[in-house]
Parts: sequence; structure tokens; C-alpha cells
Amino acid sequence: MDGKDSGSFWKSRLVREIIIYGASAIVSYGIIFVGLRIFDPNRVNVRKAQESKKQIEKRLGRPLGQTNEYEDVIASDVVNPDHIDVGFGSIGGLEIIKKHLDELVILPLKRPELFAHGKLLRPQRGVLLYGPPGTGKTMLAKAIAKESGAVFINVRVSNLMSKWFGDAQKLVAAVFSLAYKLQPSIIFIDEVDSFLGQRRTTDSEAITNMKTEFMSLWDGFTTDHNARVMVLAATNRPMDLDEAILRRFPRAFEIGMPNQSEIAMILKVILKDERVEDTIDYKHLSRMCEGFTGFDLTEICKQAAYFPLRDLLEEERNGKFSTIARKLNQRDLENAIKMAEVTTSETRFGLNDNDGSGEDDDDDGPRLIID
Ligand SMILES: Nc1ncnc2c1ncn2[C@@H]1O[C@H](COP(=O)(O)OP(=O)(O)OP(=O)(O)O)[C@@H](O)[C@H]1O
Repeated sequence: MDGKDSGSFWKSRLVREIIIYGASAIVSYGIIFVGLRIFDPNRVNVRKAQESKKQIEKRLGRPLGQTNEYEDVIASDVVNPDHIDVGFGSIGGLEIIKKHLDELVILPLKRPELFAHGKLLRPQRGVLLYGPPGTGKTMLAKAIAKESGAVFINVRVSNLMSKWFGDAQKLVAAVFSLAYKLQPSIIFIDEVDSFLGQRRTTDSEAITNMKTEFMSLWDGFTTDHNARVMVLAATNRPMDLDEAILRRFPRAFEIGMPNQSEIAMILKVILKDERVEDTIDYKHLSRMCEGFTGFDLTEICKQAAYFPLRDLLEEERNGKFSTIARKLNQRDLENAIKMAEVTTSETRFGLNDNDGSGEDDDDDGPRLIID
């Protein structure tokens, strides 16, 4: 090999090696990139969040604008008020409370200009609804969003505590920043005691930071009079709430067990769009249903609706065909109430534990179990 040949040999060998090294670097990079994406624990969450963001934009009929990944996670819990199927008309009873909420929450969200003058009329920033399970707290919160046309941000504690996202503080910040972007908006925290309950020495640093972040962001909104953002919270255990949290709810409403006339109203609301005979004696039914919640009453009506259906099927077996079942009647409802198994459970609400036994001191009424 002369000098010229040896020069071109080394040159082509160098080029070949550069190509080989280059190609293997690209392949390794590709493998690492794909591997990281596949094994990235956030991947599923982020993808879901992006998809849901697109869906939300579609649902809201407007772009969300620039959002960060934390806001995208929270966006999955945003409900368009037009898609909420309960309004005040679907809630039986609670007339006085509905009136108060209309004035305190709905009006400032709908007509902020009425609260822009003077110092006396200031929009509420937080309302607490407390009372036994199944009495309609969540329903009320949704109805408020519907009536006020505010987006409903359902804060799920499990979402905030998301292991993959790790940084709960950033998710909390995202709740407020998204609420601000989408205003008018309602931040709803169900079972708020599990999120903002009394501080315990066993609380992790992350939980303490999350609570502190929540309170300071909330305070920020309280002083911003132009923000149309409201925090609604519900709990069965108001006594478990942190003092600092209770102070931030200037108004709290007890959503208690319905009395007899409220039971009648709830039954009427539940049955209003159903095929029901005109002869229903709501007064009598409400006496039979004493101690039942709105949830229990809904279950009873669902149970009762099966009686006409069963009759229709029975008639079909006897060769008589019909496409529509007979109307629901008094007997169906009374039978459903009787069928309901009633047990007295003192631990139902745990709201009145004066003797420190860990159980409710009062007998808050029978608990309904329907099989
Ligand atoms: N006042 C009411 N009028 C009509 N339906 C009601 C009423 N209260 C409760 N319900 C029925 O009971 C269901 C459960 O109510 P909801 O979830 O609002 O209760 P809650 O007080 O939030 O209970 P929890 O504390 O367990 O979350 C509602 O979806 C509705 O069907």
C-alpha cells in the first residue's frame, strides 16, 4: 500500500466508524427516550390529563389557554355547569337554605357588579355545608354551580394526594389558578375534614404544606374583590375541621335530616317526572318515612318503580302484552318503604359525641338498608 492508498483507507475507516458510532448513539438515545416514556409513572396521568383537557375545552366550548401539567390534572375534575343535571328545583325541602345560598353565593357569581360598591356588601368566599350523609350537600353544591353558571371544580383529595404527581402543593396551587382562569367558578371540596381536618402530629410535611398552601391561596382570593371564585365545602364531621379552616368559612349551613313536610317535598320532587297516580297521599308516606334522608327516599322510590314493571312482565307471561307499565301507586310506595330494612345505628353520623365515646350520643334516626 503506497502513502496515498493508506491515507484514503484511514479516511474511509474513520468515516465508517463515525457513522457506526453516530448510528449507535441515535439508537441508544431512542431506546432511552422510549424506555423513559414507557416506564415514566407520570406518563399515564399526563396523557389522561391532556386528553381530558381537550375534552374539557370541547365541553366548555372555549380554549383553556396556557395551562401547566398540574392544572391539566385538576382540569379532569372540572364540570361545565350546562352539563349539571340538578338545579334548585330538583332539591326537595331546604327552602330557607336555598334562599340564603341564592343571595350569598349565586348572586355574587352572577351579578358581581352589585357587590362592587361600598364595604358592606362583599361576596362570600367560602360556604360550609355540614350534616349527615345523604341529606343533599353535594347536590346543593352542584345546583349552586348550575344556577350561577359557574364551572364546578370538584376537588378530589385522592387526586391532590396523587403519588405519581408527588407535589401536592403544586396541585393545590393549580386548583386556584385554574379556578381563576375559568371564573366564575366554584371549588367544591367534599369530605373537607379529610383534607383540611385538624392538624395532627402524625401529619406528614407534605400534608402540612398542602394545607398551608390552600389557606394562603384562599386568603389571596378573599382580598381580590374582582375574583368570581367561591369555595364550597361539605362535611359530615364539622367538629373535625381545623380551627383555622372554620374561621375561613364565614357562613356554615347545617343540612340536617328532613322533617315530615320536607320528606313530602322531597318525595314530590323525586316523583315529579314519573308516571304516578294522582291519589298519592304524601302526608301519610312522609309519616312512614320519618328519619329517612333524601338519599334513602330516592332509593325507596327506585325500589317502588319495580312493582309496576314486575306487574307488566307478569301480564306478559299471561299473554297480555303492553309497552308501558301501569302508573306507580300508593301501595307500591308503601310496600317499598316496608321492604326497606330499618336498623337503628347510633354510629350513623357521629356528629354529637359529647361523651367522647367515639359514637353519636343522639339517636339520629333509623338507618335504611334496602336489599
Ligand atoms: N333534598 C333532596 N331532594 C332530592 N333528592 C335528594 C335530597 N337529598 C338527597 N337527595 C338524593 O340523595 C342523593 C345523595 O345526596 P348527596 O350526595 O347530595 O348527599 P350528601 O349530603 O352530599 O351525602 P354525603 O355526605 O354522603 O356525600 C342525591 O343524589 C339525591 O338523589
